[in-house]
Amino acid sequence: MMSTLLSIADIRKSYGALEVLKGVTLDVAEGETFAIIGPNGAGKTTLFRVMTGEAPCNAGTVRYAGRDVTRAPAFERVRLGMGRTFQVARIFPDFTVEENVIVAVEARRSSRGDAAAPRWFQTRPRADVRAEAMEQLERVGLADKAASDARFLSHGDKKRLEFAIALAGRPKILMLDEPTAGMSPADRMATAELIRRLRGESGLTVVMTEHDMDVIFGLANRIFVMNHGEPIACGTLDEIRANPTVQEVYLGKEMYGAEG
Ligand SMILES: Nc1ncnc2c1ncn2[C@@H]1O[C@H](COP(=O)(O)OP(=O)(O)OP(=O)(O)O)[C@@H](O)[C@H]1O
Repeated sequence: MMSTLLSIADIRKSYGALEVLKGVTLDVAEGETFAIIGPNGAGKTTLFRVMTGEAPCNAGTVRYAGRDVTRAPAFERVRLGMGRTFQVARIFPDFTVEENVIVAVEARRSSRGDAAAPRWFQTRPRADVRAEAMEQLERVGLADKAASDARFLSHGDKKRLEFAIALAGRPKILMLDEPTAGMSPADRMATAELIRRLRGESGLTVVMTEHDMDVIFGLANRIFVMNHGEPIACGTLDEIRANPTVQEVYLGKEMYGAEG
């Protein structure tokens, strides 16, 4: 049996009088791709931010790799192996593609107390740091654009760069918040393909929120459905499709239309 890598129990979160998460519990097993879906406003992004440490919860616990990280800040969770991408890519637009990844490699090395961390008097990255950055760019298919300024990349390529930056942290788990948001259908499929390949290469665990059902159905091992801050179903693709409560929530929506 696969072991649990990330688990949350009875998470509650309110913004003022608005209760956005009303007791959410879930477990993510090592190596699986776990998708969180639900209608607009269901609380997916809020749940995601509680898992990554960007938003504190009012009650409940978050456990990652056997530790209670409920009160650990986001940078600490990154240090423990949680990689992350955002709905709008967070990159340094005026740096080159390669420099963006070099910064991430150096950040990982210094945060883990690696002897090869950069010193203040170094103005150029070390050769091994550059080599590592190029390796990540090759993995995501951006090596040929290493010298371009990041701001000139297409939307799909910015997402690739964000993946390279996240991978530079050598994560055990990749947390992807709507990885195909705002993309053309071609970029969406390319991004889904990239996620499939990356997880296959390194056995990465993936947790994602996503609106595109084709992307989810093509990637997820298990799907967690929420509505109004509460879980309504969790299971395999077939189980979710056959679930009457899920059908009710998605009645007439894209969930079935996307599959024809
Ligand atoms: N920082 C905040 N302050 C106040 N209310 C918030 C905040 N963030 C989210 N909300 C509210 O919490 C509810 C859930 O929002 P959330 O973004 O988590 O839903 P979602 O399922 O991710 O939605 P979408 O699919 O539209 O991205 C919404 O009613 C939203 O308005």
